[in-house]
Amino acid sequence: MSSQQQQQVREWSGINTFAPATQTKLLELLGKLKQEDVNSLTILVMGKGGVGKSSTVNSIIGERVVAISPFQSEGQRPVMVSRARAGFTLNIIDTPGLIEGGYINDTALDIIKRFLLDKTIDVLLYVDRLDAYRVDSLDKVVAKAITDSFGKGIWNKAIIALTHAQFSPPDALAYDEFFSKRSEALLQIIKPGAYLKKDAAQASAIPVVLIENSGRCNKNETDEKVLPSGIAWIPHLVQTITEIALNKSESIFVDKNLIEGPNPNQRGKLWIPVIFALQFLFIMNIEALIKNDVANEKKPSWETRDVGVQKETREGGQKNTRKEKRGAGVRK
Ligand SMILES: Nc1nc2c(ncn2[C@@H]2O[C@H](COP(=O)(O)OP(=O)(O)OP(=O)(O)O)[C@@H](O)[C@H]2O)c(=O)[nH]1
Repeated sequence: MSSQQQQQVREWSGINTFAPATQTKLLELLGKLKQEDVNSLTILVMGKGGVGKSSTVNSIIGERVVAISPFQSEGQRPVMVSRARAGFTLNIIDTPGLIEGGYINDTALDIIKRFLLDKTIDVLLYVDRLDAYRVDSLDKVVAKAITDSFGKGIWNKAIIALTHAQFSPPDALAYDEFFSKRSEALLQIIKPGAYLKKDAAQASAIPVVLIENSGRCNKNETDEKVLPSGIAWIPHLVQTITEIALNKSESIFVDKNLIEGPNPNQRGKLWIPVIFALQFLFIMNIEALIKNDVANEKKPSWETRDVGVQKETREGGQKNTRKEKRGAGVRK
């Protein structure tokens, strides 16, 4: 981001609305990023419609920066919200839901990709709800659309964020048990969509965090918003974002090739015809060399000798037969 753009970025004053304990933890995390020479971060928020993407953006920024609707919004466009604090800039990109009428909304996906041109994605926040009992093929399709757009590497930079985290599981099912079952089910369906092998360590490494965007979120004694587990979710989410941003994997730079070029996971396949052509030429060349070799082959002397002897024997034999025939005639 240029210094001119940075000057236009508004102060991240929403942090002041958080409980003092949360503010302290967030400023510590920003300090940690700056220590590692990370002065700005771009978080891409994606997921199906109505799962709480916009609400999550507002919760992180601490202001109502994007519109929220109880019904799936239509014709929505991506929005980037940027805020600066203590020399650090946070960019967070809210996107429209990726599913419409049971299918991937290709137009929305295309608009998102074009919006991201020349931007670098440091973290993907893949949002879904905690309070769902089953995963379906749509989850796989959404994961696949993300992978096909940005490449497999995006999952090294991903966090799965589950909203409605104050949800009470039915039938006295323990909260932790419900959470781990839901996370496992989602990871299992995301794996094929991300073209990861069943036992791929990459998928198990995708962290799953819980979020409660409701104004009625419980608070602890220091006024921090907490989950049923007692964890203050905003600092926990920002800490996970920091860990992902600082992990060894490269951030994803969205260039023209990524948007207009072939599926980034299929790029290697373009070489297949070239490799076939090279193999064909190689085989033709070897064949020609073998033929040449056979034609110019010098026979070893014993082979030539034997052939001569055989020839003589054969000719002698024929002569004899002729003589015999003639002789037989005389006798007659
Ligand atoms: N109780 C509760 N409600 C939530 C939470 N997150 C979102 N909601 C509600 O869910 C509805 C949809 O939220 P949005 O933030 O607009 O969802 P979205 O994913 O941005 O939706 P689209 O933009 O249509 O894709 C709204 O009524 C929110 O108030 C949450 O953590 N807890």
